Amino acid sequence: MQTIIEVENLHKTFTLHQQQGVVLNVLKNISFNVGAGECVVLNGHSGAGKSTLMRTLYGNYLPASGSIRVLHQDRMFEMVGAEPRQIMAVRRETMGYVSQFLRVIPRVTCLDVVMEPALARGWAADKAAQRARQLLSRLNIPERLWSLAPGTFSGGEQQRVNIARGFMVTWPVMLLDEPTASLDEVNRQVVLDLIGEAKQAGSALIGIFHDKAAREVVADRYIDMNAQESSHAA
Ligand SMILES: Nc1ncnc2c1ncn2[C@@H]1O[C@H](COP(=O)(O)OP(=O)(O)OP(=O)(O)O)[C@@H](O)[C@H]1O
Repeated sequence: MQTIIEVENLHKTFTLHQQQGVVLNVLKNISFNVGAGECVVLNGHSGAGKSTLMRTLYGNYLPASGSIRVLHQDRMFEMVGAEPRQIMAVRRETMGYVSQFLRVIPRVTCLDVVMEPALARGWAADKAAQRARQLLSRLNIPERLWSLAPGTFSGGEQQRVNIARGFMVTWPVMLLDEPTASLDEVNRQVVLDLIGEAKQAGSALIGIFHDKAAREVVADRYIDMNAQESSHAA
């Protein structure tokens, strides 16, 4: 199995400047690899650092030390310390992030929101529209909503638009932050099917799933984040 992402000795601290400079050691010495077609699930209690790890992998947080290397443009690319434009290229071509929340952009239609990751990669508009329609149908977003901006959609509709967008293209690495949270049974199953298809297509998936049944369907392996117990230092 080809390794798609390699994480080595990752440390992340938060310094609370407004609170006597308390330092939270949230990620300590995290190391793991994920291969093509594999889904690794982050396990750990609330506050163990799961979301922090996801945000660090996506380049939102700079770790104190360690390495995050992803297979990008046929070579292992070091994300830690990379320039913002390189991180943007990784996000466009290599690493997708699906959370339960849609970042709504005023006046951009639902169909355009979903198509955007494919257009950014140079897909023809008709091919992108076809895939977007198929995903929106599978996720039970009524066709009458497709030409409207999702700002006024219900929470569940926005979540499903975000999932359609996330699964629009095959990402070499996919970060899934509670993608099935608060979905009904039918749509939850659609998301589990989409995750299965991404694995089949060779994506390396890293996920957070509070839903135990979903976790058990998708996980090939677990990473125990409880060993991470936050320590505090003044
Ligand atoms: N931006 C931040 N600044 C300071 N501390 C933070 C920040 N983000 C997270 N933390 C702290 O890091 C720890 C881990 O938080 P994180 O959100 O990663 O946990 P989690 O495992 O995802 O929890 P949950 O399952 O509740 O979502 C918590 O103690 C939290 O207070």
